Order: sequence, then structure tokens, then C-alpha cells
Amino acid sequence: MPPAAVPAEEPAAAEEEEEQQTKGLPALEGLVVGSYCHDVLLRGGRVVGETLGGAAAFVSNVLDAASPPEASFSVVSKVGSDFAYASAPAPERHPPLLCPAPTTSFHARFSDAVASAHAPDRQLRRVNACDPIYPDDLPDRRFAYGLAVGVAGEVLPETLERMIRLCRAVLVDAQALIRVFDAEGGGSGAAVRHIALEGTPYARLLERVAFLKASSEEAPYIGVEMARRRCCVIVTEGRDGCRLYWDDGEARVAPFTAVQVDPTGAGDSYLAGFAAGLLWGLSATDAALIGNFFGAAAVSQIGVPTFHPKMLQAVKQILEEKAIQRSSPCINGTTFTFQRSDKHDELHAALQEAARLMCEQQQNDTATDNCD
Ligand SMILES: Nc1ncnc2c1ncn2[C@@H]1O[C@H](COP(=O)(O)OP(=O)(O)O)[C@@H](O)[C@H]1O
Ligand SMILES: O=P([O-])([O-])O[C@@H]1[C@@H](O)[C@H](O)[C@@H](O)[C@H](O)[C@@H]1O
Repeated sequence: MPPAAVPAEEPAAAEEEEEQQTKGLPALEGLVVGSYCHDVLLRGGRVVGETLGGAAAFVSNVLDAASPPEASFSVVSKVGSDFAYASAPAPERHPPLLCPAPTTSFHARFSDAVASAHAPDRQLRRVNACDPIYPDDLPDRRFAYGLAVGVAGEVLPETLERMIRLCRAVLVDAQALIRVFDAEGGGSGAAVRHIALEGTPYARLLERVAFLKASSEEAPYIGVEMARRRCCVIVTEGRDGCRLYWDDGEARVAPFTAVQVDPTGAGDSYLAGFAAGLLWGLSATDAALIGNFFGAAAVSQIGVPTFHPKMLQAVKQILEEKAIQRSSPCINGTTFTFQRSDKHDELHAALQEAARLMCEQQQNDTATDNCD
């Protein structure tokens, strides 16, 4: 009598969980959660621009432009019936949910003083706030990665918790977690203020987040030394590039030259470029170069930037050549490679050339416009 079939070794719970999580997982599908908004840019009390805004716009713009061909993503965003940019490329490709409340809107007042960590280059007021994004608003399926990128408090703690359950790796913009809005009289909207992350309901979720990005103005409110023990912390430093902090290491990543005309969306574009770098299989420190590149591109234009096809072609060619492997264990795995690779400097030099192309093209376009 043949020996009774010996049951296969029960995979350990963790391996089973791993197996479950990767079963049928779309190769590189992402989930972007955060709302589009209306931005009004003011300088010296005068309106100098009215544009589409919100991380959903800036993030989609970069992911659509720079992700590997096999990558895709869904956007969960909310607007009101007053939304004025439904036909803009990002909302057209990634339509928002329609709500009874008005579209979130911000007034950004720019100072001419040079920005610094504690004297930011703009003062923000939130004039309207659309509905929050609830856990049930999220698609009921699994994702390789998620970007929690609220700008007006719309990504609730319970929504972030559901993102963590749905996505293998979640990247968070600190502005989604630490902003509070002090409504004041006079109808000029609510001043945007920051509170310490530690005291918020988001703090307990940090150890299940892969990357937390904060600007140098936001960094004092997240407590880098505490946060880096729970996830990799990125601090963006405007024209000085960015720094990464993980449990036992840190790295400074050089910026790209840019002629700043509007800082709006730099952080959003940075985070999307960083995510795209991870999708291409780069280490976190190398992927931060892609973040710096698209952050620089964002400040070079007012509103959501358009990228010259030649520049994008150059960037994708660089990434094809330099990317280590597409099915990177990074974004699909549970561990990340943080250190810079031996190709880091070569990658920066190649991207700097593409950035020069972008600046040149911009100057040509400006000269042409001036001649029209
Ligand atoms: N003037 C600039 N020149 C070059 N790169 C810039 C400039 N401003 C921002 N960046 C890039 O964009 C990233 C995010 O910008 P930052 O201003 O730090 O974020 P936020 O918009 O969240 O305040 C920076 O890390 C940098 O790579
Ligand atoms: O500039 P940045 O920090 O990357 O992100 C910005 C938000 O801080 C701002 O509230 C919003 O109105 C802009 O459209 C943009 O999303």
C-alpha cells in the first residue's frame, strides 16, 4: 500500500501571506489617492495665474510621462460640479469622482524673498474643500504600490489604512497627514498650518508605510529621527535637491538646474518621479534622482508642466539603459534597496543633459512666443 501522501509542508504564515499577496497581483499597477484642485496664484496681491492643481494632477502628469511601459495606475480623486479642468490631460485620462461639495481650491501667495526651511516661498490658504476620500471609495483589488497624496486633508486615516492593506508598498506625502486649516473670517479661506505627525491618527500607520516624503518646511513636524526608524524618510530641499534617511543610512541626492517660475507641484512631481524610478528598478537613492528631475521640471512652468517629447524620450532611453531590472523586487517586494548604485553619478550626468535640453527648449519656446 503506497505510503499515505505526506501533506506538503504547510508554508509558513508569512510565506502564505506573501503568496497570497503576489497571486494575480498586476505587474506594476499603482493607486493614486488625492484630489484635484483649483489653484489661484497671487503675487503682490494680484492674481498671476489660475490653474489646475492638486497632487492628483501633478502626480498623474509625471507617472503618465515617466513610468515603464508595463506600468499602469488608477486615480481616486474628488471634485465638485464647479471643476473647471475636466478636459485637461490628467483629469481626462484619470476622471475624478463628482461630489456635491465644491472643488477644493487653494490661494497661493508668493513672496519674492528667497524661500528657506522656515520662510517658505508661498503662503497657502484653502478656500474650498471637497469631500474626503473614504475607504469605500477605493477599488476593491490589490495594487503593487500606492501614493497617498492628499492636499486638503481628504486622505483620512482609515483611507490610508485601507491603502496599506491593498498596496504592497505605500508612499506618502507628509502634506496629506500634517496639514490643518484655520478658518478665519473675511472669506479669504483658511490658513494652512502644520501639526506634529506624532499626535495624529496617522502616526500609528507609519511603520506600514514604505516612504514618507516631506519638504524641509514640513520636516520638523514629522520628526525625522523617529520616523526613519519606521520607514524611509525623504526630505526635499528645493533647489538643493533632497536627502533620504533610512534606519541605518542616509544619502544626499543632487538637484538639477531649473529656472523657477512657480514652485507649485514640485513636491508632488518629485514623489511621482521617485515612484517611477522605483518602478524602473532603481534603488531608492537612484530613484530620488528621477524625483529631483521632475521636481525641477515642475518649477520651470506655471501650473501642471508639459514635458517636451524629446526630453521624455531622452529620459526613457536613459532609464532603459540604466534600469537594473524591471520586475524589481523593490516595488513588488517587501524589501527595498536604499543605497546609491555605482551608476548613480552616470545617471545624474545623463539626466542633467536631458534637463539642459528642457531648459534650452523652454528658452526657444519663450523666444518664439515673444516673437509672435
Ligand atoms: N528651484 C529649484 N531648482 C531645482 N530643483 C528644484 C527647485 N525647487 C524644487 N526642486 C526640486 O523639487 C523637489 C521638491 O521641491 P520642494 O520645494 O522641496 O518641495 P515642496 O513643493 O513639497 O515644497 C526638490 O527636492 C528638488 O529636487
Ligand atoms: O507644491 P506641492 O507641495 O508639491 O503641492 C501643492 C499643494 O501643496 C497645494 O496645496 C496645491 O494647491 C497644489 O496644487 C499642489 O498640489
